[in-house]
Amino acid sequence: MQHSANTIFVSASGLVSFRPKVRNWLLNFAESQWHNAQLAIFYRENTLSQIKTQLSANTDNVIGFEPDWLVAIVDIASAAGDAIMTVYASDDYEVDVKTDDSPVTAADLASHNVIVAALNKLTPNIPVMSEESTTLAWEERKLWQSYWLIDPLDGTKEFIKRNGEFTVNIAFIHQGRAVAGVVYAPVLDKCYFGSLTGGAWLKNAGVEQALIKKSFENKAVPRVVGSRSHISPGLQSYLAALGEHEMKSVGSSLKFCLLAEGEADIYPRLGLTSEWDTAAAQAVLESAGGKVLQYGSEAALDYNQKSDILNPYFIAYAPHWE
Ligand SMILES: Nc1ncnc2c1ncn2[C@@H]1O[C@H](COP(=O)(O)O)[C@@H](OP(=O)(O)O)[C@H]1O
Ligand SMILES: [Mg+2]
Repeated sequence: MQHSANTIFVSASGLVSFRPKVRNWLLNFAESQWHNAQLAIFYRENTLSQIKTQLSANTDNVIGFEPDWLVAIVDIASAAGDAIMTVYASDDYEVDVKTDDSPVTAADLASHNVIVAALNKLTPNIPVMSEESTTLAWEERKLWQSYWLIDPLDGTKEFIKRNGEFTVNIAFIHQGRAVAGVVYAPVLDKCYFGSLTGGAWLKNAGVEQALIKKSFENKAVPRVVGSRSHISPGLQSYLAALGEHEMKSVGSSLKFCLLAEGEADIYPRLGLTSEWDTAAAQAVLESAGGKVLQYGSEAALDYNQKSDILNPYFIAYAPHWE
């Protein structure tokens, strides 16, 4: 830890590793000494209130996630994106239909293979659950404290339509919460990543920026995002109750990322999704200060709490949305 005139520098892992008493002293000291004091996490800045929110969201401040893994999963998502783009460029692939009627291509499977091999190498003792792996018994996975939850190609319909709105999703789940994740859109060259104790970032065409709530504007009319290819049955009545709004249709988990980036305000999903569709992007959005709540409840969307893999309906809110 170092300090200068108006900033304390402390690494994310350093902050988490302090005992609660010391950590609280540090936060109180920063707040009492300097108006708008900031703690710099690594080389990027988060506001003090953002750090406090993240810490209080993790009551024991143990998220089971090593900070070094964030860089590793960004690299893994990038390699998976390359595997997808090889299939995309060939423009000659078969589209199979899975038992649940959803499409799957060689790109989904190529991405799955790249990610599973790399995660097994990174963390040999942490299980991996993938949309493309055979179903794992609930009796086994309910015992997991931590695991990787991946959707190797989210937005397969968008991949087939060639509109670029598909993503590679890798999430780390700890005790039922999505605590870290990466969402990579290879055609758009955008990579969103974050962890609850570190913050969230966007790498856009190689240029990295922190996703910080204070830099976002509140718009007079709420900007809503919804699925491009799947109809949510209750969405129309939700939108009618919301009143005047702008609506934008976007494929895949990119909808959450637009909220994290400050480009949209609300994502109501009053239709079905599976846990791998949401985990990585929820981690990014919540790391940026946003939230994803089960519809009609104040409870966050959670993971691995029941035998079926379907999410309840939910509403995601941008960090700046009150
Ligand atoms: N009826 C349904 N049941 C379960 N998941 C569904 C579904 N309809 C859509 N989805 C999920 O929604 C994802 C696409 O999100 P969106 O509609 O927001 O673009 C799909 O991801 P995949 O493309 O990975 O299969 C699919 O898993
Ligand atoms: Mg998906």
